[in-house]
Amino acid sequence: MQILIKGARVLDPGKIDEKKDILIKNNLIEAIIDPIVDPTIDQIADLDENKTESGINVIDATGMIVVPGLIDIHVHLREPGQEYKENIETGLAAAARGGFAAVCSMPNTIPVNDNRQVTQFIIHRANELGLSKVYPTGAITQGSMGNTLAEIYDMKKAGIVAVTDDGKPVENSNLMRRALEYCKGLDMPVFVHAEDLSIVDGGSMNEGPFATAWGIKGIPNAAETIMVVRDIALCELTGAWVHFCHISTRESVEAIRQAKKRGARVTCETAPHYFTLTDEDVKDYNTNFKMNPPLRSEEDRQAVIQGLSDGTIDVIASDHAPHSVMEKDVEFDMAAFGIVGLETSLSLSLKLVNNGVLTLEALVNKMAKTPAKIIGLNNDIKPGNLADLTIIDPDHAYEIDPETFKSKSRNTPFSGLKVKGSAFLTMVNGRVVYQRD
Ligand SMILES: NC(=O)N[C@@H](CC(=O)O)C(=O)O
Ligand SMILES: [Zn+2]
Ligand SMILES: [Zn+2]
Repeated sequence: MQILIKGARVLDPGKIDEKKDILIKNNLIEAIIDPIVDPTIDQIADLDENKTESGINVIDATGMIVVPGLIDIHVHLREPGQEYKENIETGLAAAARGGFAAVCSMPNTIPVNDNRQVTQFIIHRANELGLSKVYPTGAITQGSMGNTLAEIYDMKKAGIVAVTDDGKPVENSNLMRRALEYCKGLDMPVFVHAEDLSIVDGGSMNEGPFATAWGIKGIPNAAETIMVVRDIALCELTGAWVHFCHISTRESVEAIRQAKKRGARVTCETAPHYFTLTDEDVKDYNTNFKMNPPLRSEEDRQAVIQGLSDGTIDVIASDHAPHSVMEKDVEFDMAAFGIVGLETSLSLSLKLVNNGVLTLEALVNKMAKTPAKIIGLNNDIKPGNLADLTIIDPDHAYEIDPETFKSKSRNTPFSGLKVKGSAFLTMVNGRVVYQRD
């Protein structure tokens, strides 16, 4: 079977930005060709030297943009252990619908992915499903308890692409130093969940006038920034690769900007909610506005946007954190931290393009190309590469409706929001894993 994607703008930043047709054969990009005006089977068949395959499936992508398959490097799939929130199948279906050809799964499952058996299970299950791809991350410490290093080398051999104790910080600086030194030797990034738990002290939203007004205990910016600054210091001490997860404060953005200027090996991500919402939106005590780190002030939101536009923030990742009504339909301070994001991330991020903050090239870099580099992949659109592609419909205007989610969970603060632009089709290894109805 061959597939011809016809009539689209093909955009791979720095490589190609032209109206081209793409021919896909088996699981590979076979050819990128000048648009075929009249796609008769004969013309296309000429490209197929062996002429063994007969059927050609033509996808009309007129008015759309084909980009390298998007990759979300921060996703909680919840399997094993919390399948009532999400499982690998529903999480990957949500990824595919969101335009993501691949995701990195976070290790805070039950049991924690701190050994090769769990890693192998996740990879095996994902392969069995044949939806979007999974590149697991493994824990830094056993059980992500912060005491003893996990079997990092073993997990790397089994397929992890990074380590993280996401959900928790590594509180012990010396242990973090050893983890960084170890991972430097493996040439693997360490994903940092930057949070000083002692200063969080049970808070559940951003510390500031709104938390005070509404009687919710606050979490100061410093809870994040203290650990960002510590881990920049450890990064510069060890020369290891530190990647900061879900950056939310202006001070973190500035610290990372300065570290990069000094040549430190740091990268970072933010999530769509940090450039879309603020702590003021927590009004009504709606627990779908509760996540970790919390929504910050308008000044922080602006600093995150500035960081995205000047390149300080390398990646947009959703931090897809599904929770059921059991964890969310409770008092604000009792509710779990986290929101789903796979099925809203692209539309919310395209808003940055629609309002001129980012070029489309920059967005594709932050959602496809840089994520690929971080996890050691090459997703260039070129003949011979695996056909992992996302077709973006930039004009699709719609209202976000959690009832349409493929995810098992509905904990989004974006219900009812009107957005423009979404994934029209997601292709993985030459197979269509999602196509909009
Ligand atoms: N972001 C969140 O609010 N929650 C995440 C944990 C995490 O990403 O730190 C979760 O696993 O639910
Ligand atoms: Zn985290
Ligand atoms: Zn997370």
